[in-house]
Amino acid sequence: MFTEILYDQKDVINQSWKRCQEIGLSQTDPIENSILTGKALRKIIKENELLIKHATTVINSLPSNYCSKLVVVIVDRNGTIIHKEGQLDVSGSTDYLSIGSNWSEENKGTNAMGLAISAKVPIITHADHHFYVKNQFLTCAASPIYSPDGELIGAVNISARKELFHPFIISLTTIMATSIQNGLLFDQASHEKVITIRELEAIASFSTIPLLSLDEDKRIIRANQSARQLLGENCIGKEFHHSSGYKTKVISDPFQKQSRLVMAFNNSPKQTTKDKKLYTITDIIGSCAKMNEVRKKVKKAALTDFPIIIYGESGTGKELIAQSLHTSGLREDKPFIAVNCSAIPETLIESELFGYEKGAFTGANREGVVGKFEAANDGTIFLDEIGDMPLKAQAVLLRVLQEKAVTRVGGVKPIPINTRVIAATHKNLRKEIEAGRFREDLYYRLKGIVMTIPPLRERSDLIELANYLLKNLDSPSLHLSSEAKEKLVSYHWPGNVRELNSVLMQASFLVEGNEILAKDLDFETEYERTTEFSSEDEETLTSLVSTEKEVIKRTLDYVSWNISRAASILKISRNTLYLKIKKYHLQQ
Ligand SMILES: Nc1ncnc2c1ncn2[C@@H]1O[C@H](COP(=O)(O)OP(=O)(O)OP(=O)(O)O)[C@@H](O)[C@H]1O
Repeated sequence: MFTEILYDQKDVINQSWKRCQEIGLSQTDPIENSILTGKALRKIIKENELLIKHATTVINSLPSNYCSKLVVVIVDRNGTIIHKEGQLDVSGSTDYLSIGSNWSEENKGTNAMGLAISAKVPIITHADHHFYVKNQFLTCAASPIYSPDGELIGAVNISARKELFHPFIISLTTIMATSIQNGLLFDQASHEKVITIRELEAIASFSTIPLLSLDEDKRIIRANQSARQLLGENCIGKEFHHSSGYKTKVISDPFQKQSRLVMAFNNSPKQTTKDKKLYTITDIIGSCAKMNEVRKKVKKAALTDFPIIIYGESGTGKELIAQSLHTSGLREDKPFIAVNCSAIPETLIESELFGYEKGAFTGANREGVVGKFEAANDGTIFLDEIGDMPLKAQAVLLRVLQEKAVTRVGGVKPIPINTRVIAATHKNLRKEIEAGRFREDLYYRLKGIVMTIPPLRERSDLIELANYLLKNLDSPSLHLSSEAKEKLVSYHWPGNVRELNSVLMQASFLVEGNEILAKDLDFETEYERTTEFSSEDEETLTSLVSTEKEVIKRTLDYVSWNISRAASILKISRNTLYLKIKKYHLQQ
C-alpha cells in the first residue's frame, strides 16, 4: 500500500534529490539551521497573521490527543515555519521543526514542506525520501495552501517519527489546507456573495466544497482550490454562469440583502451611488472643442430635470455622460438605474420596467420584484440603446412616462414615479420614426435636451485621451513614441474610446521597455468585421456574412444563449451581439 501511494510522487521526490545534488548539498553534511528570531520573525508572523489565525482554528479542531506524538506546522510561502503545535517525540532534539527555521528545499534538502511549496502538490516524504540522513527518522506529509485569489501562501505539514507512518496523513493535511483556505475565503468575502457549486456530472470526484465569491456583476472575485479545479485556474475575474452545468447554493449573500433594501425602500441611496462608483464630470477627458461643448451642456443640463437624449456611436462615452449628468445633478444621492432597452425580451418588458407582485406568474420570484422605474424612483433611469427597443416595449415605456406611475404586474396599486429620464442611442431616431420603427409620441416624450458625443476620429484630443487611459493602466511610466502617436491619430476608430482603451491595454502588454512604438499598436480586427462592408466582392460578402451568422448562432447555442458569455467568447460587446442577433433574426 505504502509503495502504491507513493508511486506517483516518486518523480517529484527524485527530481528534488537531483536539484539538491546540483546545488551541492551532501546527505551527510550538517543541515543549515539558522533560525529567524526577534524583529525579523515578528515581521513574517505579522505578514501571515490571517493564515496563522485560520490555521490555529483548524488545528484546534483536531482531537486533543492528536498532537501528542506528532507535530503540525504551518510554513509561509518561503518555507519558514510560522506556527507549530505539538512536539516531536525526539530525545535531545526538542527544538526540531522550531518556529523561525526554514524548510525550503535549498536549506533542508528534500522534505515535505519544501516540496509542497516548490512543486505545489500534496506530498509525503517518508524516511529515506528525505535527502539529509539526519532527517530520515521522520515521516512527513504536507499540502500547499492558497489564498482566495489563487496565490500560493504557504503549506500545512504534519511530521512524526517514521514508525508512526500512516498513509492517510496526507488526506488530513489536504483537508486542513482546504479548511484554512475556506476560512480565509469566508473572512475576506464577508461582504460578498459566496456560493458553492457542484458540477452536475462530477459531484463524486470532488470531496471538498467548491466555494466562489461573486461580485454584483456575477464576476468571480475569489475561489477556493476545489472551485478552481472545476472552473480552471484562471477563473478569477471571469463571469460565473449558473446555467453552465453547475448546481449552486448561496452560502452567504450580504450585499444582495443590502441592495434589495436599497431597491425596495430606497433608504440608503448614498451607498448605492458609492457602491457602483458612478462616473462624474471630472472623468470626462478631452479638451477638443466638441468635448468642451459636451461638458458645458452636461453641467447645465444636470441642474434641470428635462429628459435628455444622448446620441453617439458605440464606445463614445454615452453611459459616462449619463452617469456624469446624474452625479452632477440634484439627484446625485439617489439611485442611477441603467436599462439596456435592446436586451429586454418583449415578453418580460412589463415585469422588468414595472416589477411584479409575489406569485404574479409561474416562475416568478416568491417575494416579488421591484421594477426598474420603481428602483430609480427619485433618481435617474438611463435608457440605453433606446433606438433598438421593440415597438411593443416602446408602448409600455410611453405609458410610464405619460402616467408617471407604475403598477406592478399582478398588483393593483399604482406607485407614483419621480424619475429623471436619460436615453441614449447610436441610431438616428428621426430616421427610425420615418422607417416606422420608433414611435413619434415616445420620441417627443424623451426629447428635452439633445447631446451628441463626437466619434473619436473627429476629436482633436485623441492623444490627450490616450495618455490619460495609459496612465490608468497598471504601468504609469509608459509613454507613446511619436510614430505611435501618428499611427493612433491616423486610424479611423470604429470602436471609439472603448477600442482605444483596448488597443492601449494590448500595447502595454506587448511593449518592451517604457516607450510604446507603432508596432505595439495592434488595431482590433473585430471592429473591422463589425463595420458595414461596402465595396466587397458580393460573393465574399455573402460568405463572410453567413460565416458570421453561423459562428454567432453556434456560440449562443453553446452557452445556452447566455448573452454575456457569448459576447465574451466572441470578443464583442453585449450591445453589438444584440444588434447581430437582431440583424440575423437569430432565435433560441
Ligand atoms: N471622454 C472620455 N473620457 C474618459 N473615458 C472615456 C471617455 N469616453 C469614453 N470613455 C471610456 O470608454 C469606455 C466606453 O464608454 P461608454 O460605455 O460610456 O460608451 P457608450 O457610448 O455608452 O458605449 P455603448 O453604446 O457601446 O454602450 C468606458 O470605459 C469609458 O469610461
